[in-house]
Amino acid sequence: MERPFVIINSAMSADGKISSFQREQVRISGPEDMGRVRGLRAGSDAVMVGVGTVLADDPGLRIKSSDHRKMRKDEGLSEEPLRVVVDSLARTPLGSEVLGKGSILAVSKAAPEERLDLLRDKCEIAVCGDIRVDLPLLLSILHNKGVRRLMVEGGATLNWSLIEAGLVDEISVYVGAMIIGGEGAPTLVDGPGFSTDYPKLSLISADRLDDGVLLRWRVLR
Ligand SMILES: NC(=O)c1ccc[n+]([C@@H]2O[C@H](COP(=O)([O-])OP(=O)(O)OC[C@H]3O[C@@H](n4cnc5c(N)ncnc54)[C@H](O)[C@@H]3O)[C@@H](O)[C@H]2O)c1
Ligand SMILES: Nc1nc(=O)c(N)c(NC[C@H](O)[C@H](O)[C@H](O)COP(=O)(O)O)[nH]1
Repeated sequence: MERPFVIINSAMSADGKISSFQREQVRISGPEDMGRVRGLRAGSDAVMVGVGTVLADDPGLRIKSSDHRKMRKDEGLSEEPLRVVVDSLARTPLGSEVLGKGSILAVSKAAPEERLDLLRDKCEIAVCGDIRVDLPLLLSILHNKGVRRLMVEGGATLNWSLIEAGLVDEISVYVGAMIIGGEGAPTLVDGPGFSTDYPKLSLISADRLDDGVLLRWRVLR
């Protein structure tokens, strides 16, 4: 099955946390990194998050500047990248910023029909998988819709599933100048963890941005 090129983008504290132990959003990126994130988004065909991120951060995932809008037009891209939420049980609140034209809710067959009825006029619904969202299937559906470059903006559980399934090509992680702490606080990659065959990375670049470092890694196969 063909799939898009997949880039995980995330910001973590110096101690590897991406939010607090209360799972509340922490602004880790400074202005330079946020500008870079917006640029990466503007160059993508779709942006994906897990429902945990929707519930915690309520991201809008839209293009923010007229320069980026112009850039997309010049490159023949759609006005906005598609916004995709991985949400097996259709828990995305009806008032979420991510919903609206251009949003796709990827659910499983376990999603309650009443929730789908409520969400149907706010987004496109893609049913993939029996219990959890089947990520290889979802990526192949996105590829069929013309998505060639997919940016994943978290969170920890979705990052794990994508990496575990071998579906990630690149990881961009901004390491910010702060400590968050907390053994229960989400990290760049959570899930059960690997006990063998740890995925290996190759460093593409390391650059100072604001008071932190942007690390870009290629995922090796
Ligand atoms: N610092 C950053 O860059 C950054 C970015 C995004 C999110 N976050 C933080 O991450 C936290 C959210 O992460 P999270 O781990 O709770 O949630 P998540 O965003 O990773 O969503 C995970 C949820 O997606 C659903 N799902 C369905 N099918 C799945 C599959 N096959 N694999 C994985 N998930 C599947 C499940 O309901 C699962 O609980 C929040 O605290 C948020 O603030 C930080
Ligand atoms: N790059 C980044 N740096 C951070 O310090 C941080 N806390 C996030 N968290 C991910 C979160 O979901 C983002 O804040 C979305 O990037 C918001 O997207 P919108 O501005 O709403 O479009 N992301």
